[in-house]
Amino acid sequence: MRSIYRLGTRGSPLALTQAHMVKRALEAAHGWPETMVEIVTVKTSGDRIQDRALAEVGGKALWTKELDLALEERRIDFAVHSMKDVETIRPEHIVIAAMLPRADVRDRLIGAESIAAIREGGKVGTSSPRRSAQMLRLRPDLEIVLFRGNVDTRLSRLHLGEADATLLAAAGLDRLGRHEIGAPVPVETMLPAPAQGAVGIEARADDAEMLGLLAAIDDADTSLCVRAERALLARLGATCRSPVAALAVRAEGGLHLRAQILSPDGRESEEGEAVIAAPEDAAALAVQLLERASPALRAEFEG
Ligand SMILES: NCc1[nH]cc(CCC(=O)O)c1CC(=O)O
Repeated sequence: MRSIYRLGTRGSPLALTQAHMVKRALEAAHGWPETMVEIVTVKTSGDRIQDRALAEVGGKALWTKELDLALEERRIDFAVHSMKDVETIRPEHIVIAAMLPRADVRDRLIGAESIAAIREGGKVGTSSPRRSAQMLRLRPDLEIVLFRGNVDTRLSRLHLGEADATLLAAAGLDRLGRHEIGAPVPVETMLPAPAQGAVGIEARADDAEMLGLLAAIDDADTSLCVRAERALLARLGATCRSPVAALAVRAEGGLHLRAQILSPDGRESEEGEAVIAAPEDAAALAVQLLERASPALRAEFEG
């Protein structure tokens, strides 16, 4: 038992909100006073780069590298992440110890009532290869413009007319209290990113005490579903530039998993679904999609 547990997080408003959710969950589970968990913010390379697509500058490790190092150097005891931003291959000494109950997994469309309602030839602001490929598949007439930054930045860019619409994860908007913003896009129309809506907590693999404390706040269904989506992503050999969508939900017999891979321009797409008994079985659906994909689409992943 330590006298204080240090929670590492990025400093963005969403990251801090999620960190406080985890802090409160631990306090409730263990009857801790507010002083027991100290929130330590760590600046990541991703936070410093605002003008280019993440895909261009080196991918998801941008969000985790500094927190991984803080864990390793014992400056923090555990780290809180949006699971969507955590790469599938993690350092050996770090384990995903728990996940909070998943929030709304959908994207919300801001600037138009629905995808069909965006004006002919309109602009959609996003920096997500998945959202841009899915959008172009549904509406080849649209133009994608690079959009990054927090919710308020994006909204002001919409108001300035830089785009007609943008897409953001419902989970992030809701956690920031922006329940009124945007129209939810059904998952049947746009399958979300693997792990969207899930908050995960990582700790050192050798820190048995911390792992035990975190296990108490793990939502088993969320962990199972997100592990399946990540297993699919890992088997695809996808990078953060690869347009991939996946969603697992609990179903009779295990998990119902849906997945989609696309070419960046949205012209090619393979979709599939499977009922699987365990998260590792998700890899089989990845193999199926790759086998059905054209050589060009397959090369997006194995290249
Ligand atoms: N890539 C950034 C990111 N990582 C997690 C979320 C939202 C929260 C979540 O999906 O859990 C967002 C913003 C967005 O995609 O709108």
